[in-house]
Amino acid sequence: MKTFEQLWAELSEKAASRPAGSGTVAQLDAGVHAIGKKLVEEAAESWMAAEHEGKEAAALEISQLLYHAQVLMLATGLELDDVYAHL
Ligand SMILES: N=c1c2ncn([C@@H]3O[C@H](COP(=O)(O)OP(=O)(O)OP(=O)(O)O)[C@@H](O)[C@H]3O)c2ncn1[C@@H]1O[C@H](COP(=O)(O)O)[C@@H](O)[C@H]1O
Repeated sequence: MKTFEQLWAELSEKAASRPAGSGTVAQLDAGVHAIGKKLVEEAAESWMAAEHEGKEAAALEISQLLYHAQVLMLATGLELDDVYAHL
């Protein structure tokens, strides 16, 4: 288990060091358009899981939504505080 901030630290480090086999690095190389499509896909899956599949499935899909939101932030050059400033 990890928090949003712990995942951010992990993904930021991966984006900087670019280890072989990292799905995050592959996503970043695919670019903002591909990452955006994945984010929308995970949003739809979160909605469907919440409406039809129950809490456990919804939690899984929402975790993937948060992951892809962080990848989009990295691809855009945003920091956590840039987003937190709007909360
Ligand atoms: N939390 C996640 C995470 N959530 C979702 N995903 C990715 O999002 C995909 C969502 O899968 P779907 O269920 O939509 O299945 P899918 O459409 O068949 O997936 P793809 O074919 O598109 O990969 C997963 O296959 C992962 O590629 C994640 N990938 C990585 N992490 C964490 O990110 C960290 C860094 O990961 P790496 O960069 O891969 O080392 C690790 O701590 C991981 O646990």
